[in-house]
Amino acid sequence: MSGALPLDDALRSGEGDAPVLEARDVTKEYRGGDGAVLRILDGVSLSVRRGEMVAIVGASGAGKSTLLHVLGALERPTRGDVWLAGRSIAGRDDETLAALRNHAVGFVFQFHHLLREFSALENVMMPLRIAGHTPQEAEGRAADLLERVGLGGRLHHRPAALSGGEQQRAAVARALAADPAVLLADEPSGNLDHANAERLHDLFAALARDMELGMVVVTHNRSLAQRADRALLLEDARLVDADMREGVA
Ligand SMILES: Nc1ncnc2c1ncn2[C@@H]1O[C@H](COP(=O)(O)OP(=O)(O)OP(=O)(O)O)[C@@H](O)[C@H]1O
Repeated sequence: MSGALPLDDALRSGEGDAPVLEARDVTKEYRGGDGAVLRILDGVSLSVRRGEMVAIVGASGAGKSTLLHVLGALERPTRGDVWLAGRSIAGRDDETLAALRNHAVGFVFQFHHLLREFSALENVMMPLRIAGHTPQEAEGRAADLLERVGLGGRLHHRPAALSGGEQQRAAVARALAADPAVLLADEPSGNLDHANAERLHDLFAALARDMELGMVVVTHNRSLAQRADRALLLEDARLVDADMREGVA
């Protein structure tokens, strides 16, 4: 399925110290309704290694989601480049970009976007079936992933029969189905109560470490940002180190 765009061997096997995600001098501009250019990102560079969780914080409207979309090749930068799992996205056609994205990146959003008429297991199996795995392979891997996120006892529940925290953890399992090198999350705990948010944050920290994912998490949640290896503040279209100590920022 992904034969056209295999990950670099060293990256797949976790060898070497190469970053799994890099933004190189990325600028992103939109044209406003009046024709004026809005520069949302201005020469942003970022490098994320396997096993590393990076938090992005910043005011509403600062461009955090835009940055995440560019990092995950959902949007193209106006200038600069993004490297995903050892591949530059520059000059790729839409189809190749989609293949790279499907192969290398898992996304988690604030709302789970699970399909409500399917069970947790079927939701996680879906990307695997689309990627060409047999039903047996897909079911085995999906069950393992749901077990990994603490939902081994909820495989056959539909989303409506899961708590908000469980729904979000099922969405994490689905994001991991294609065995991505990079996990990107946009306000993943923004819709959860404190206890479920903390459980999700524990899971993220464990996944980054155990599955050697390069992780970027956009969050307003101080506890999640503090748990990251690095927190960066997006301000005035640039990334700067954020000080997430209590009472600061
Ligand atoms: N497709 C687009 N066309 C024009 N402007 C856009 C587009 N997408 C985003 N913007 C603008 O870019 C700016 C940054 O938006 P973005 O959603 O990235 O911010 P954010 O930091 O994620 O905000 P929030 O924390 O509220 O989710 C906003 O002013 C938004 O209106």
